Amino acid sequence: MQFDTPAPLYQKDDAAKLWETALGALECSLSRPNFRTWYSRTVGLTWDGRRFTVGVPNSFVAEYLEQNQRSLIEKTLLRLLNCGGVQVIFQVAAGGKPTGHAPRAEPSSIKTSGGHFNPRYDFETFIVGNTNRLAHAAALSAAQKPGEGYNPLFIHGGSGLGKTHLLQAIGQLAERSGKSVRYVSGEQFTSEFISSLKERRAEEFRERYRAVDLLLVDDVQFLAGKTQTEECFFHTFNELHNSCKQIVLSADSPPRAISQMEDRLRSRFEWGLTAEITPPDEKMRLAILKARTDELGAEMPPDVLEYLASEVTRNIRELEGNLNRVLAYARLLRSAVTPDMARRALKNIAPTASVQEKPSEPQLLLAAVAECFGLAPEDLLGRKRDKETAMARQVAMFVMKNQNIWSMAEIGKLVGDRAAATVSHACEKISQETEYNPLLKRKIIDIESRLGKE
Ligand SMILES: Nc1ncnc2c1ncn2[C@@H]1O[C@H](COP(=O)(O)OP(=O)(O)OP(=O)(O)O)[C@@H](O)[C@H]1O
Repeated sequence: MQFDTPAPLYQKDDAAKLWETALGALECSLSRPNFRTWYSRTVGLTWDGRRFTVGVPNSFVAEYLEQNQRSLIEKTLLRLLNCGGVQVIFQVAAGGKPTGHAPRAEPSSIKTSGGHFNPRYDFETFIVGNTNRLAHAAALSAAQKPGEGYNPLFIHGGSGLGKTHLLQAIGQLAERSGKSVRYVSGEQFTSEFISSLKERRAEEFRERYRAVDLLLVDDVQFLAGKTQTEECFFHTFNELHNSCKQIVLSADSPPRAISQMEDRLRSRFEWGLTAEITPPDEKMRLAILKARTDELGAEMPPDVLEYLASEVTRNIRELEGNLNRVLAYARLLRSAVTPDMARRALKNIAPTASVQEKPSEPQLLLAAVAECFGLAPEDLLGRKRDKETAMARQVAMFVMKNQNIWSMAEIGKLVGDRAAATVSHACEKISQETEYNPLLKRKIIDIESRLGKE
């Protein structure tokens, strides 16, 4: 008997589209922080029928994905590609284009953004509606006439509403007109600052930040409560502001609602214009879905778009995630897209989502932590006091506390019958250590992603 060889679902030049679809699926199997940290600035570069090249913003991300995510990515791509095997290659790419070499983790050139821009995040792809009109107009003005209008521009709003998109749109437009731009997240600013202190490169750090025409800091609330970093940012802010350089900041809440942020910073954040982005209305959700479908070169009947627009109302990232899932499902099954099929797609392709919402069993959690440290779960419950075991035990307590399910006393009981004070001390210690120890932080992100913690 002879079978027809199934036609490939993707052609060789479909790398960008394919990666977008894969991201939709990957997003379902990873925790949000994990997904955002490692995948948010990746692009599909090439697909030659055997090897798939993923563009990543820097060598640090390349190394992490290579060591920790390769197999998940290959499995995800295999499910989308109708082929015998796929080998994934990670390549450092600036602005979605391969650079051919891995740059230093911290580029010192002031012409480049600290993190590379996602080429999709520009003004052309940003849909404007009632809920983001002011933020959009102010962003455009900051990009076209940096330092001449509202300074700083402070954009705030809930998760997935377009703050990063707007900040990167400003950066890309300003860079195109020859301005030097630095775009960083609050987290990146903090870790660069700490490294510069450790490596005695404070002057280089200072230069890097103060010689730009535009400084864009995403998620600036991350600086709150980090006294030294706040102090450093305070001086950076003042120097740039005094030289009429444009500062644009984003956060999840307005300046005065950022708890633990120093008052002198909060008040400075309010000097210019504060613009809020609120969740999109239905008209806007439909416009975003339609634009995204066109961008992906896909077809989507209006009733399906309406269904998708009614499913998610407060987060555009989730809206796009659902669209990607439906498209992936349709491609896999080679089925026409109908509202019924879309309903099934959201149920079937995201089974992990409902699993993720369930609280993790303590045994599962202890097993995940133990595995990550190369130990047995019993080690965490026992009395061994060597450095590695003690650290793993404290991490287990910290992760348990983050689950918000158990009291300190209950955690103590679950982790080898220990006192609540021991748990409290462990949580504090790990919380402080993650600020200075990116490897430990990475481990915790991994553990939490395995447990499906949002
Ligand atoms: N107005 C818009 N038009 C088109 N796409 C949008 C719009 N707003 C958001 N998006 C898209 O939604 C997704 C999430 O946006 P973005 O990452 O900018 O959100 P955010 O507010 O920075 O979220 P978070 O606070 O979680 O970081 C992105 O893919 C972005 O392109």
